[in-house]
Amino acid sequence: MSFSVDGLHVGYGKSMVLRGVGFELPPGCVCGVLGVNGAGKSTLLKSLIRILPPLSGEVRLNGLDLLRMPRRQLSRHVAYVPQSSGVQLLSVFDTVLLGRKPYITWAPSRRDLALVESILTAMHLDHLALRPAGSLSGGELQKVTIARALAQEPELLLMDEPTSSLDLKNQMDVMERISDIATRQNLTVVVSMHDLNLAFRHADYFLLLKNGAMHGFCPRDEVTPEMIREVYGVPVALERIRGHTVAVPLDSRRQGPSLVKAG
Ligand SMILES: Nc1ncnc2c1ncn2[C@@H]1O[C@H](COP(=O)(O)OP(=O)(O)OP(=O)(O)O)[C@@H](O)[C@H]1O
Repeated sequence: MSFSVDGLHVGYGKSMVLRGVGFELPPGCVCGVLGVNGAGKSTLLKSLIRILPPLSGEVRLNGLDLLRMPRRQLSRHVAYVPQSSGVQLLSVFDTVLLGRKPYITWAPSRRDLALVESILTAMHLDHLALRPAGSLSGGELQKVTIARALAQEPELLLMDEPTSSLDLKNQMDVMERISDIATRQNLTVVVSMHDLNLAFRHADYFLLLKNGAMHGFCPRDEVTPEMIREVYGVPVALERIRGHTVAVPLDSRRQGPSLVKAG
């Protein structure tokens, strides 16, 4: 059982953004999608949930064909956290309850309501439950959007820079919660990230995009300074600090590209 992508081509009109992306992830892991601005990270995530249907390729989750699955069924298997949410008129509670929509036929069940309550508590959002979501701060709203995705109880969670508006503590809290849910519930997470150190801390796999193609895909421990330099154009050293790999950008005028590999 796994999530696999094969020969994915994605574009906007005549402009091709991604060519031949392919990778495979085991269940219960977090995959960080990295690359410079405009590399195609959001485009990849949108294509996996068919907001932007791919031009060709295959996307399979535990043997199911995600590109041909009816939309209601798709939203029982896959949840998506966009980079920014639109206008929010509902309360926080009702916004998170929207995540149960793929399962609700007439009215929400007791289980639906209890699940939303428990997610709000776990995400430390319970004190905001009755507030209109539109009145929240950017970071609070980002957490509500993640809570709504978790309420979908997906097997695949796609997140587009989910911590961009969060402070340090909330970044750590949210990513630790996501990693923990991934492990405990066999959830596969594909998350676009700009923060290399957050990726080294929380992503089990790195998917590196460059010039419309996959530049690399490997477990975190196999990422090298050369790969980072090739993708971002910045020389870095990978250092181990208190058990974590940390990317330290180097002054390219003084340092050559042959750098320390994380031990
Ligand atoms: N609606 C669109 N129509 C045409 N081109 C688009 C559209 N959306 C994105 N693009 C282009 O596709 C390319 C990839 O964009 P995408 O948003 O996927 O990059 P990204 O890696 O997520 O960038 P960032 O890190 O800045 O969020 C860019 O060149 C962008 O200009």
